[in-house]
Amino acid sequence: MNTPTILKNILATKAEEVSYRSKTLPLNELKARALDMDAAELRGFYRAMQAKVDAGLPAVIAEIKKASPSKGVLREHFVPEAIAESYEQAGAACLSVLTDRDYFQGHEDFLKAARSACSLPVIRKDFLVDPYQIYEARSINADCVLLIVSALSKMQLQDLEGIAHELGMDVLVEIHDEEELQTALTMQTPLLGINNRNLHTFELTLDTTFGLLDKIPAGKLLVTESGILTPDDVALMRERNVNAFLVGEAFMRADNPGDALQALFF
Ligand SMILES: O=C(O)c1ccccc1NCC(=O)[C@H](O)[C@H](O)COP(=O)(O)O
Repeated sequence: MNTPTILKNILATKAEEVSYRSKTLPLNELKARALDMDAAELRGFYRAMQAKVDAGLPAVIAEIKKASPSKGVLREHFVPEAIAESYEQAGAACLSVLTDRDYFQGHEDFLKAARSACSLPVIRKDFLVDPYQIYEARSINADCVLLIVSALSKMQLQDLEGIAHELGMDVLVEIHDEEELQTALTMQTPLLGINNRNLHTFELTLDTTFGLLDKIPAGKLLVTESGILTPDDVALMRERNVNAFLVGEAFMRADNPGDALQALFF
C-alpha cells in the first residue's frame, strides 16, 4: 500500500483549496488584481539576501509560523506585526510567513500584517502548485514565492517560476537531494534552498545540506532551511561557507523572537 505522507496530504489539500477559491474569485479577476499591484513596491528578496552575504553577514530569513505539522503549536501569543518588527530590529534580511491555514495555522492576512509592520522583503511560505496561487501571492504583496521540487514537475516549476518573475517576484527553489538539485538547476532563480527536513518523514539532519555542498554551482545563493537551532549549527554552516539561513522554530518558541535571532547569529 502506498501510505500517504504529510506532503501528499498537503498537496491534495492545496488542489482542493485552489478549486474552491477560484469559484469565489475567478483566475482572470485574481490575475488582474495581481497585475495591478505596484511593481515599485516590491522589496527585492534576493537582493536583500545577497547584500547581507556581500557584507560578510549571515543572511537570515526569519520565519513567522504559529504551528507546524511536525511540532504542533509553536507559539500561543502570536502577533505577526510585533514579530516582524523584532526580526527587523535584530538584523534579519527577509521574512518568511506561512500562509497555509490547515496544517500551519497560517493566513494570508499574517503576511500582509507582517510586511506592513516592517521594511523587509517577504516570502509567501506555502505549498504552491498552481498559477492561481502565484497570482494570489502577488495580490497579497509577497516579494518572493517558494517552489518545492519534490511537489512539482519540471514543467510546473518552470511555468510557475516564469509567472512569478513576470510579476516581479523572486523565487526560492527548494531541494532535498542531488536529483532534485539537477531539476532545480534547469530554473533561472539564483536562490536555492536545501531543506534539512524530510517532508515525508519529518526527519531532520543538517547532513542534507553538507552532503550537497560540493555540487552547488557558483552563482547560486544557497539557503540552508530547517533544524537550525543552536549557535553551533550556525558555526558549522558558516565554516563551510553557508551564509544564508531559513529559521522558524528556534525563534517562534522564544519570548522575543528578535532576541533569539540576535543570540543565534550575532
Ligand atoms: O515545519 C514542519 O513541520 C513542516 C512539515 C512538513 C512540510 C514543511 C514543514 N516546514 C516548512 C519549513 O520548511 C520550515 O518551516 C522552515 O524551513 C523553518 O524550519 P524550522 O527552523 O525547523 O522551523
